[in-house]
Amino acid sequence: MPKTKVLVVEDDPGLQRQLRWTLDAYEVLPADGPAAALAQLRRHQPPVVTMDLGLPPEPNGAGVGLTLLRDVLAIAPGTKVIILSGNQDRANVLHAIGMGAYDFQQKPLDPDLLQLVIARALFLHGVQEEHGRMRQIEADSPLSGIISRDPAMLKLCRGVEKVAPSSASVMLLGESGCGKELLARGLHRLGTRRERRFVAINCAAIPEQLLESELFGYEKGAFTGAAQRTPGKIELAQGGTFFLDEIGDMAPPLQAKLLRFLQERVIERVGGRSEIAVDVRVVCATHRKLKELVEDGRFRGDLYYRLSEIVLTIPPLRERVGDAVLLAHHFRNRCCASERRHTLHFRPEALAAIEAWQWPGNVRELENCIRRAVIMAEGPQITLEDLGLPPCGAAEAENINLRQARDAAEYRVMIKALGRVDGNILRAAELLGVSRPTLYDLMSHHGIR
Ligand SMILES: Nc1ncnc2c1ncn2[C@@H]1O[C@H](COP(=O)(O)OP(=O)(O)OP(=O)(O)O)[C@@H](O)[C@H]1O
Repeated sequence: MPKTKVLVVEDDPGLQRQLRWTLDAYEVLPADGPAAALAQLRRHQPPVVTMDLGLPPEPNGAGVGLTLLRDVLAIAPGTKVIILSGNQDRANVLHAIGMGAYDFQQKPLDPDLLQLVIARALFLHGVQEEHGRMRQIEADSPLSGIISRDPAMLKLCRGVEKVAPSSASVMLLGESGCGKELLARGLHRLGTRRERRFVAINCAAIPEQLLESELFGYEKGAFTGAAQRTPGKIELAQGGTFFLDEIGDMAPPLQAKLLRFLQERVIERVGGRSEIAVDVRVVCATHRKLKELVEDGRFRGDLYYRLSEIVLTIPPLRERVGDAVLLAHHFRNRCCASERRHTLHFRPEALAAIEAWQWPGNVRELENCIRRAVIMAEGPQITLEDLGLPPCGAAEAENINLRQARDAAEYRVMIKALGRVDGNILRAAELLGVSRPTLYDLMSHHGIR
């Protein structure tokens, strides 16, 4: 297995040698100055660079080092640069971190600490690379816009692909902000009606008295203010897909009218006398427990069964392994582009907090949080304060049975690693710190193909 490359920029031959010993797990690319460093960077694209700021021809200043840092990040913005500084370099180190350096270590170096910082930098680099690949996949896929590496979500996406060409009615269940409308749009794009319109209406956002005319349309003079004949949303979706969001909030009288439409496939505008045939595919969604509403008599059972030939349940973000960080990178890139900011990087503790937060508002909450952070961030890095999240504590739910806890942790971390490297066994084994045969054994133990 080829070793991971680390570029070491150091003009002192003694220190250069010490770093080679310390970093013997990596292929060290030596450089004694900016020209050699940039040549190595272009040729080998190392994910991690360690560098001294005092480089020739100005070994006692930091100007050459800071210029090199700027050039490295301009050529390969994802590179994790670790500054190796002397005691009296504090101001320059802070300046370097502000410019986008990943971290710093003080000389004399502590080999264990340096190895740990490099391992963490490589991990982060791997996640960011994976995200880049995801963006490519996203651009190519018909379910574009749906970012996930979580096995349950990927299974759901396969379900959407299977159901889309059929004419079955689909009910999407899931908490608020978890992507119900996004999946409904995916269903439409993959279906046979993709050339026609996708029309959405949110039953919870429109007052009950207005919802009927919004759905079915109205004739001129049907009520005060009805100045002209207006088609409803169902009619506007003719030939396409009609998406009824928050169907669980629909009042009983309208439920009856909707049922009639689903049975007879005709609508009558408010104040109208004629029936209009409408051919649409109906997709519904709700964050409510619709079955319970049916049992309590608050939602019609006959309507429920008409609307839910296929039920797809979307897992909340907190249950998707690895997705929060993946999505955070995606939204960060999008916001940086729309806000015309250079790409910002997450501080490691910010990423840890994103992983640990429960995201009660799901993907929408995460999207808003990252957007706010991109706007608020003052330096080139997104900090914990920019995100407004609490630092992550170690307090996870306790599992008393050691074997079960170990098994569960093993499974979780393995899925995470495989997800982050797109199923590449070699790289997943590297991330996990085990050999490839060990990873195969573990996968077979947990029934992962
Ligand atoms: N897997 C995902 N990948 C990328 N973006 C996502 C994903 N899931 C959701 N989003 C984004 O999160 C936001 C909320 O998604 P969406 O509106 O589809 O959720 P919802 O479940 O319909 O919410 P509500 O129940 O409140 O209507 C949208 O901006 C959507 O683009």
